[in-house]
Amino acid sequence: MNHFDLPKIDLHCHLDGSVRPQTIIDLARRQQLSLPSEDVEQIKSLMIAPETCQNLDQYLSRFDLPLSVMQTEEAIERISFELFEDAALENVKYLEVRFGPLLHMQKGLELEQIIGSAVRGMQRAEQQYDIRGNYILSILRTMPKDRINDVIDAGTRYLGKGVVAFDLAGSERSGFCHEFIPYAQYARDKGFRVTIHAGEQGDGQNVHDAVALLGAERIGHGIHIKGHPDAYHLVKEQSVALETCPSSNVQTKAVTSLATHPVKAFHKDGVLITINTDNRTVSNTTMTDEVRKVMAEFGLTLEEYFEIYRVSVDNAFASDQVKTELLRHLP
Ligand SMILES: O=c1[nH]cnc2c1ncn2[C@H]1C[C@H](O)[C@@H](CO)O1
Ligand SMILES: [Zn+2]
Repeated sequence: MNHFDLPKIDLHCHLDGSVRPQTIIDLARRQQLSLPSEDVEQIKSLMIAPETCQNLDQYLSRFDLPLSVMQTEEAIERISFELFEDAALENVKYLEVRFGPLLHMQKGLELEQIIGSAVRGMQRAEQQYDIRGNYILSILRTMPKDRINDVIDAGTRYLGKGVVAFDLAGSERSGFCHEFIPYAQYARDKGFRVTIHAGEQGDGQNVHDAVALLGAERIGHGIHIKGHPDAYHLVKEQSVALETCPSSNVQTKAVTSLATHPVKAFHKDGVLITINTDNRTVSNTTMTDEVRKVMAEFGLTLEEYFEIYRVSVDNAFASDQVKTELLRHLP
């Protein structure tokens, strides 16, 4: 089967984890920043999370290098454009990219400039390629909370014009949702859709809480609903879609191996699952690779692949018009 040619949808992809290594080198030169190496293979190896990662926190240490060059409008616009370009060139038809605007303020950019630059890069790619997209604004759970509502306010200007949703990302502690109830409420009141990273490093209860307390319509990863009947049933009953990211889940030890990933079992049991990259560079992957790996490991038929594609369309935070366009790719 030619996985490259299949139409694909990626609903869970981080901007700062998907930067081309060569772009890091170019931008560092332009910004007169010194890098540990100017060799593209060296930079690549510094960005890819090693197979020997012990956990999610170690995986997250790979973002410092890309973030160091993502502190200007030009850099953010370029990286956004290139991510959409890379995805379009492997037949990704719709891509939702997320990033943490607060991580891009090291050199004085304002939140609106940061969000605007990402959106402009996406729109430039949409004009050039057969791809559509939207942005999700992520808040890092470990950061001070005093600027969360500022991110939501700045993003509100772009709602429906390139920005669609609110997310919580970063290191995952048990019970984290309780601290974020007013912020998720504020985002929902403003018109943001909600997806939350949960049940990746933490437990199934976090997934339950993300849905019940934060109003999550989708869950980033959600692996650990396995073994947590309450969370499992809630996700199933409320048709919450899981954004699974198989390669990333192996790297962060959310699963011990791809073979033990519950994605197929979930799908067979009627839990809504989607297949996504998480981080194209840090996880050294593409949508083609993720689809190929999952189909090969679990012997999925083309029909089953298109069932998953349809779940992605149904649960995308896209307009009805875009969803109609995406459904035209079904056989
Ligand atoms: O898989 C992930 N889980 C939790 N947080 C993540 C993951 N991948 C990336 N992040 C964090 C690190 C990035 O700097 C941030 C915003 O994209 O989101
Ligand atoms: Zn993620």
